[in-house]
Amino acid sequence: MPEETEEQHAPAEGDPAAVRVRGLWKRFGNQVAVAGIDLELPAGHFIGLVGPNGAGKTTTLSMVTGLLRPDDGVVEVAGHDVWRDPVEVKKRIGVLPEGLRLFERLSGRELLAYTGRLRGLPGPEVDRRADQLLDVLDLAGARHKLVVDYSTGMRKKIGLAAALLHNPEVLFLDEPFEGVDPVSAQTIRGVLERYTGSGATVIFSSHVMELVESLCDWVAVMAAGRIVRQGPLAEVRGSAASLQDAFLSLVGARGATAGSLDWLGGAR
Ligand SMILES: Nc1ncnc2c1ncn2[C@@H]1O[C@H](COP(=O)(O)OP(=O)(O)OP(=O)(O)O)[C@@H](O)[C@H]1O
Repeated sequence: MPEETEEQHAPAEGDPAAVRVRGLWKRFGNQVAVAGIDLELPAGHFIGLVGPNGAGKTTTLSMVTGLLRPDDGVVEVAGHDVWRDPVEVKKRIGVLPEGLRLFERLSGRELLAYTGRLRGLPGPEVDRRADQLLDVLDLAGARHKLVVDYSTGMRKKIGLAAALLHNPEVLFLDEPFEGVDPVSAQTIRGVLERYTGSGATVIFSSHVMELVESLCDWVAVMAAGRIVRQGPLAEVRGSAASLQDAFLSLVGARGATAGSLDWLGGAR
């Protein structure tokens, strides 16, 4: 693999979309998790994939990043077919998956060194980037601690560092802020904003609408395995007061209200 440089990611005129999905399906037995979706996510944007629990976000991201084989459909990332050209795609992407599995018996520093060498980066460059990422993500003090002893938030941060180490064109993050304290969340935001500022693309899933509204400039809304709306944030929000309001009207309230829990609370 060629030596990585400090390249910028500014998308050139006529660049392919960061992600293009056509007719993507996934069923688990009788359960349809993803029902033939089409998606076109532009390069150089901070993109939120939002939807209620069970909407199909994780299943979609897993298929888009080559972790789960679709039943049907085509996925292209940065102009390459994920399932026909997996090596080209994996060179260009970073992934922080849900339920991240890490090499628990390595220290944070060793994990980054290992990841960097797997990515084909030269040793001194891996060391330089790893030290900088550990510093910026406030993990320098825990660099020699085993990953098994990391907290939930620290695991997210070391996973993010590993996903960023090779300076990917497109970064996929499944619930990156879950279990992360506000100070660390602010740090992660700063890193991601710097990264997208150089023209790279971030695609992340979340159900925290305030977060998506404050970070993203492009949104895709998923419900029951389908894309119900996608486009620039302002367009998806439309005339609603907030993305949360737009989301509730797009996705609709489901199930019985809390009023039906007539046994809960009150006099016993
Ligand atoms: N391995 C699996 N086996 C069976 N069903 C699955 C599997 N993975 C996902 N599903 C089902 O597919 C549907 C979509 O799940 P998915 O995890 O993609 O949703 P999600 O939008 O990421 O939800 P959440 O926000 O709760 O994480 C759900 O009904 C889920 O139960």
